[in-house]
Amino acid sequence: MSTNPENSESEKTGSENAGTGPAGSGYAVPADLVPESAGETVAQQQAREAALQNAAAAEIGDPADHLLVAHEVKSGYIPEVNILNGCTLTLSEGEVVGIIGPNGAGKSTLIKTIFGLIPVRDGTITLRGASIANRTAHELVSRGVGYVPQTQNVFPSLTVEENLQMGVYLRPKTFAPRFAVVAELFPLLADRRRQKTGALSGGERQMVAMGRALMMEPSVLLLDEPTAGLSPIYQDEVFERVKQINSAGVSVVMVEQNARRCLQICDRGYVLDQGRNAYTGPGTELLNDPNVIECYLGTLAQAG
Ligand SMILES: Nc1ncnc2c1ncn2[C@@H]1O[C@H](COP(=O)(O)OP(=O)(O)OP(=O)(O)O)[C@@H](O)[C@H]1O
Repeated sequence: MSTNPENSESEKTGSENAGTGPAGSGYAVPADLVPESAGETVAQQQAREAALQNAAAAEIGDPADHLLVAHEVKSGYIPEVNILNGCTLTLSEGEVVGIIGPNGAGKSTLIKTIFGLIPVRDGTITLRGASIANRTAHELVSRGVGYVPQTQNVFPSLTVEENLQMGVYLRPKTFAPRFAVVAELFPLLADRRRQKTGALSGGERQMVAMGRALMMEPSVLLLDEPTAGLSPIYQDEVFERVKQINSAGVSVVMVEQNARRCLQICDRGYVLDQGRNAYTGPGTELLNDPNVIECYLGTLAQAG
């Protein structure tokens, strides 16, 4: 049984990924595939991409120095059509890393590829230096990677407690102690443990989904748009919970539509565009980068 109810199926400034073809490969980025940034010529865009690419290769160094590394990953759904065209992301112990970008940029695809739901066609994905590319979900969960899909992330006909039991189906005896830990983070889960999950609000269901993923005591939590469809109050709560989860020792990669809020809470952010890394850097720097603001944040960036 899969832990995924769908059962389916990132530095330092200007650094990490460049997102344009294998590092050092000399791969030429077609001009029409390079994300256009405000006020940049194509040559400037390519120079920025190349600088990011080189910085990414330099920063990654030994993949074993990072908790998670996705390097120059290519993947897609349809044969010979890549959605990811060479994405690179690193996650270090204790970090929250955000992935933002326009609709269809490949953000969810990157998370799904890391979690083995979409085959890696090129590039590498490593956890503490060991390859995890194309592994099954249960192998990844066993190795300490948790994943919360964007949709259909709970079993609505089961109670909250039963959903959380599903989270530890690989280690059922750990339910009680893990439930105690997860309920500390999400008191609601203890209060509603006998209630059918389908009767909960969208925000509450998101707490169940995150709680379920935490039951296996992951070291890495992959969150796909955890605030999608939630009211602003619940969005705030989700961001607060993510910070708490991180404070509790879990490193987090989150894809977010709410780009500004995401960059405010994450240590580093990755802007994806057309399946490539467009910008990377500390969240606060990206929030104040004029190109990022104009192309990806708009007026939201100045909203406070
Ligand atoms: N199951 C699928 N089969 C074929 N193409 C898909 C599938 N899922 C996504 N795609 C395509 O892959 C591209 C990237 O989708 P993805 O969901 O990764 O984007 P995203 O950056 O997460 O954007 P959004 O915020 O809109 O979800 C889109 O063009 C989308 O249509």
